[in-house]
Amino acid sequence: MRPRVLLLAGLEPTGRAGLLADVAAVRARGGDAVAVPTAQTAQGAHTFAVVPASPRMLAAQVTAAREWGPLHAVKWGVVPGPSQLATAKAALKDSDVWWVVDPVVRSSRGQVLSRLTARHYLALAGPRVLVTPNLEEAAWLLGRPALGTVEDAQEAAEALCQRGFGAVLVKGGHLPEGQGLADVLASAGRTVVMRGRRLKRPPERRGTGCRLASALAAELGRGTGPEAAVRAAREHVTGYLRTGRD
Ligand SMILES: Cc1ncc(CO)c(N)n1
Repeated sequence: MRPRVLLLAGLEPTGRAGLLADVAAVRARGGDAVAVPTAQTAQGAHTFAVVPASPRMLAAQVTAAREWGPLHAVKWGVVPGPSQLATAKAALKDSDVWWVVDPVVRSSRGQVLSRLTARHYLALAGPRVLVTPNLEEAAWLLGRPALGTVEDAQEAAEALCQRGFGAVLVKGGHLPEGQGLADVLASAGRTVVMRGRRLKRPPERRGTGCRLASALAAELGRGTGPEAAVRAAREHVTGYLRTGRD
């Protein structure tokens, strides 16, 4: 089965991050991508700009894609503001597939990509929604101080589960040296700590969060359960970090 995955994400023309990285990851996992840009972005060494997509076009693109066949999963990347969020939600309101929500508000270099608040993301919670915050985003979603240990990550993942997400993956890629590396997956009544090794990466290999969430959506769309889907998506990202290819 080829999962058909809707990607709602910002377009970054070089494909290091954002929509083009998402498309590459979904295709590499054997899925078909439906790529709807929520914003145009320019992210260079000295240049940065974001222009949100027109909500009407966003709704039309999602609706048109659904007219040609079912979606098996949805990945939410950058959503620049409340109007794009409300429009995309409305265009998907009768869809019951898994949503993977990557609550990315800043680029890895710290530039602001979205005006959404933690409250907006918490309002996306549901039993078939898997949210993938990094440590900083998890603390932000919960209104807590910075998370610095695997135990903090575990506690945050469980607290976000309590807020109504079907599953929560807190990505520990930025845990301090000496903490080891671990991602934590919490879902109904079960928390799994997935340890990993720190990989050296050339600076141009960005978009790991985008690729993880998109590979995860492809796996969930194929019917894989959350834990196996997360393991497959982590392998995808490891391969990307090692080789620079999806
Ligand atoms: C469009 C886009 N999405 C996500 C990220 C996060 O890396 C980024 N820098 N740009």
